[in-house]
Amino acid sequence: MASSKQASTFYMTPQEDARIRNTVKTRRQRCRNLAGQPRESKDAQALHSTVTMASLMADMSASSIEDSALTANQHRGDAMPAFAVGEAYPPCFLDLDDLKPMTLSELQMETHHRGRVLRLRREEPVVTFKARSWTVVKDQSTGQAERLELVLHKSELGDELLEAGKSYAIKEPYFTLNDEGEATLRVDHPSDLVVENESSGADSSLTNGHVAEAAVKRAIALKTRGNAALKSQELAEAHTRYTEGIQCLQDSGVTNKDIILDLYRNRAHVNLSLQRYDEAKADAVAAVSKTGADKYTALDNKAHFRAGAAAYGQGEYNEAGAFFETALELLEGADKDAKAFLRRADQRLREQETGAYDFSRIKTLLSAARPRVDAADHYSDTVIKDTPTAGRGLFATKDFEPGELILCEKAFCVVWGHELAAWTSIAYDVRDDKIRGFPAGLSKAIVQKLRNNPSQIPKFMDLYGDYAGLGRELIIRDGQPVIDVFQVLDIVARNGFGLSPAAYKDENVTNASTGIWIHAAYTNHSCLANSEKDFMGDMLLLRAIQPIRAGDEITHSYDFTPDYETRAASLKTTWGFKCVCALCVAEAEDGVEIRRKRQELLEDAVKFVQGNEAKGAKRLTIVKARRLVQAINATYDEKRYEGLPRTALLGIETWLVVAGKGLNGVT
Ligand SMILES: C[S@@+](CC[C@H](N)C(=O)[O-])C[C@H]1O[C@@H](n2cnc3c(N)ncnc32)[C@H](O)[C@@H]1O
Repeated sequence: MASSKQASTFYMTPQEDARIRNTVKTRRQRCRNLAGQPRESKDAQALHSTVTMASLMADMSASSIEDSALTANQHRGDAMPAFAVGEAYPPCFLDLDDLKPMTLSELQMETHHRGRVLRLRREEPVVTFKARSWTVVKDQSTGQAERLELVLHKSELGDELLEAGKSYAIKEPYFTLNDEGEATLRVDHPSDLVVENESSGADSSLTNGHVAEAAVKRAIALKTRGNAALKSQELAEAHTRYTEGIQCLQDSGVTNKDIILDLYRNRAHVNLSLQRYDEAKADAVAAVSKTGADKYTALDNKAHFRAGAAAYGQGEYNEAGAFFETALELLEGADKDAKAFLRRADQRLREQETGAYDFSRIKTLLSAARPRVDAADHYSDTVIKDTPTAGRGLFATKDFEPGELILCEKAFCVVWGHELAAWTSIAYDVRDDKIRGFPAGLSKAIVQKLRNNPSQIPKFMDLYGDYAGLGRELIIRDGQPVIDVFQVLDIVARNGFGLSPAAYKDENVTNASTGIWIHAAYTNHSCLANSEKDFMGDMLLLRAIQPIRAGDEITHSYDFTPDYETRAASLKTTWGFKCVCALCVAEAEDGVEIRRKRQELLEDAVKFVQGNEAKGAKRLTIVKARRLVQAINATYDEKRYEGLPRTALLGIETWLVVAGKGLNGVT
């Protein structure tokens, strides 16, 4: 991930660095030694005391960062959670019915129990931290208890996943050691944990007519409970009750009653509030009566409006416009909201097609409370194609002059430093033995967004990452999308960008603002980039800084560091490639000695610029600056650098231009 400079620098003492590596290595070695050994049964009472105490401590603590074996303390006192990456395993992609039940006593250490399922019950509180949550679960058949740890996830309805219910089915359970060396069931992929709500189901002793009657009665009661929950903003509870109502009617074969339309319409409303646009649209469409009878006119208007709002949330402005138009027609034009939204959808379509935005209006509407822009993406003058050496890249389909806007794109997902969702962790990658800052909060938000909007999975999972995971296919099992979380982490690492300069003041290394822009993510790096990115709210603006002709590849710079060694190392570590642009080739040919000399002179030039005011500078100071320019120039071979920028000169030359202006023509 590339970030704003100040936000990406984290400080770790050599001791902390060594402690994190050792903790992970020791755990991995112990896991290898224990692999395949039978699980040792645990004292349920002792587990109960531990989890109760831990949950009390977590509730009382001001910080949600767990003081675990891997937590890294920053020099400035900010604690950062840390975890190991690179030990990827695939999520289960079978339905529950295709898995064979097992018990806790069959668990083996350091084993993924492929093809098996554990059904367990939670009778204990959940201990919740930023990076993980854990609880104690019981096997009802044997009374045995075990620790269950979940890494990084919330439920699709916004609750902590472990708190979304009391009965879990754990698909293909993974039994391992945590960083403290305790044996635990560990869930990384949220679809591997299915929360099973107890449903009373249909009463089989009733005759068909009575079954339907009882189901309708129960559904009405569930709707009332859902409405009460909605009124008090308990969205997850409201969603659960409406879903139970729909399920109970479907199980009893009731399809033609008004109550089912009400339940779908109300659930569409809840889904809109939770930004679950896929289900919101499907619900709203299912809520349309399709009878044409007058008594449904107002309700059908509502359903169409909600379907339009969901399509708008998905960025499907044509479809949204069509829904709003129908909503308006149903009330013969007397619907102010539908009218306003129809206008908004039309404006979004114009932005999408022409790239004409009202930037000054957008700017005035932005604030820390509302940093996300209501605007469409415009990237129709670019296309994604294969490049000879850098995978896929972004290419121009028309000419651009310097300063011209190439594309505008709203973030697929962004977290701002001032939002709780923004937090950085330290990731120790066991594949290349490197420790990096990692936008864990962004990854968590992305997994949540993908679970809520499965239609977005293929385009996100098509982004570049080293780990292939499940690829870009959308797989639904037991009603949930299967998401390979390790694939998400890898994609975020290779495609995430910080919003530099830092967007809001209260931002530092532990909570840097970061995001993903899917189309712009295909833009490859060049140190001689022909475009530059800028941000307005969550919108990324890419502008030409060189003339670009139709068919040219568009590039921007991932790293502006002038020093060749530092830049090459950072491109390798953060992005995994060696840049072979003409500038890097020339600098590589210079050799170590010349590069070192130039770097020393550059540092002198930086000091000089910082220590001397350009405006009104004395003649002698200007002479000094010119000498520095000469010395830097002498490090550049005329022939090798023909047509290439001399980057070490940039600062001092700008200083000279400003100073020269004050000297009234003295050269
Ligand atoms: C944000 S993605 C860019 C799109 C990517 N090329 C793709 O195929 O999807 C970043 C990755 O692209 C590749 N890349 C970008 N610029 C490159 C360059 N100048 N040379 C080689 N690889 C590059 C690296 O693998 C890098 O991690």
